[in-house]
Amino acid sequence: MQDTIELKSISHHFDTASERIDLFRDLSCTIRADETLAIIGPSGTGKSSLLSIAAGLEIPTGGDVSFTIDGVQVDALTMRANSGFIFQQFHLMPELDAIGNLALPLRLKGNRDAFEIAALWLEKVGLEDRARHRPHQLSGGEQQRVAVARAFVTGPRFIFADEPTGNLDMHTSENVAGLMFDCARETGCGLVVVTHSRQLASLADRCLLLETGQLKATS
Ligand SMILES: Nc1ncnc2c1ncn2[C@@H]1O[C@H](COP(=O)(O)OP(=O)(O)OP(=O)(O)O)[C@@H](O)[C@H]1O
Repeated sequence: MQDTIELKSISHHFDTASERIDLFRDLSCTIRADETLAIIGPSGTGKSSLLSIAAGLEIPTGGDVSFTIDGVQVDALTMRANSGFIFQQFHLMPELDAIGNLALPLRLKGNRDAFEIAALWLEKVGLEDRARHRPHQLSGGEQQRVAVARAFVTGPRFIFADEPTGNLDMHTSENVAGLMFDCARETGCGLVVVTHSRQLASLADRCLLLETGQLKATS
């Protein structure tokens, strides 16, 4: 059964003390879990905000968002429980070692095999010999590999990645991006990635440009 996110004629704005920032108006898009999608666009156009809305983390100021999992419409909380997140700044827990970081989301879900599953994912991202290292003892690329594994470890339906290679050099970026897309395709998980990198975007099945408040197909 298809898992989907449907953005229906959404609009979004922020009110600041001096002005209203209008990000998008009447924007519609369907995102499926059987595809990888890149969203590109100039800085400040609202890519991160759109990602947060698609993930159910933020509510748009107008329009509707509907989430379907296993053919059943679910609320944003359920959607979030079925999602994994990858951020530019890694956001690993500094006091936990690599395997502890991977086991945490499983433990929070009450999984008794948390450390066994975490160990499998650590191996999958090539860091089995760094299990007992804490984030500050890992390179940026290694930290992001742990973060990629952490996003997938609970078996989510969708992964949302916001500039996942923004803090990495070109070689490490290619490496982490390849890993992220491989994991998404192997597990059949949807991947939505916001990026400034055309190289990263080219790995996606579909690429959309967010510009002047609208999503446009790229050639
Ligand atoms: N909580 C907020 N309150 C007020 N303004 C906000 C808030 N969050 C985002 N904005 C503004 O909305 C606009 C879009 O921000 P967003 O981070 O979504 O853009 P972006 O396309 O992801 O940018 P970048 O490519 O630079 O990361 C920016 O002008 C930002 O300052």
